Amino acid sequence: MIKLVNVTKKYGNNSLALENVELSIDKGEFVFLVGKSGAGKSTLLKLLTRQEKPTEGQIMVGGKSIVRLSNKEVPLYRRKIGVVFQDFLLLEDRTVFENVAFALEATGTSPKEVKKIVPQVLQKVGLAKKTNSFPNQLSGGEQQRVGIARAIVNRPEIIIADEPTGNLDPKTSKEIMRLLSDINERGTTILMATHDIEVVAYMRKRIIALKNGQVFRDIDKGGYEDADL
Ligand SMILES: Nc1ncnc2c1ncn2[C@@H]1O[C@H](COP(=O)(O)OP(=O)(O)OP(=O)(O)O)[C@@H](O)[C@H]1O
Repeated sequence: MIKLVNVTKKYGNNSLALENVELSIDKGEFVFLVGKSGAGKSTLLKLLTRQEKPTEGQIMVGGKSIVRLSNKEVPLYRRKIGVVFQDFLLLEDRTVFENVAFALEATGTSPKEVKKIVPQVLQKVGLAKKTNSFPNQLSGGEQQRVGIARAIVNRPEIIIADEPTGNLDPKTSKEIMRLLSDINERGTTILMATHDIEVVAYMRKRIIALKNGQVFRDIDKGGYEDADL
């Protein structure tokens, strides 16, 4: 599903964010991306969303190279990917329904379909009762559920989550992880960058650890003690 071959990313001339990264993630996997601040996690995620291009190397997603996509091809490629952020990034002046609807409208879904699909997705993330609330009327966990609803509403093949529990307390984090886990079990590949040792420990999923821009551990299901988070 995702394959990086010899990927190097330099910002400008001096800043080496990733160096000769090789990794392969199968369809349906749940993978944690860990590593100290500056290790290169966000850079790797940005390469996958095509916010950045590698300086060297090849990136394949679903069997196709994304390195040479033209600017015109990027929006269609991005429909494969749902993104979840640490600080939710909701539209504050729109309701929960409208926040999720917006993502569907952006892919050209008809108003009739939007009316049908949004309530189904809100039900799935446990927010059916908050349809008409505004983000500032929701708890952090509820806001992240909206973020997840928005990420899955176009049925992406991959979810990229950048510190999705970073602003949540441990109990709420656990609920959000359960939701992501359910989504993963229905077939969506998930790549999640995190510093949250507790989450990584109890989820027992594959862990890819970056250090100074290189993959230095790739651990199957658990074993976080070695991950150097
Ligand atoms: N736009 C940029 N311009 C120049 N250097 C950058 C840029 N973005 C990141 N870097 C550098 O690349 C390296 C990797 O940064 P990156 O943000 O990928 O790390 P990270 O593991 O995501 O860190 P954090 O956990 O703090 O988010 C760092 O040395 C950083 O300073």
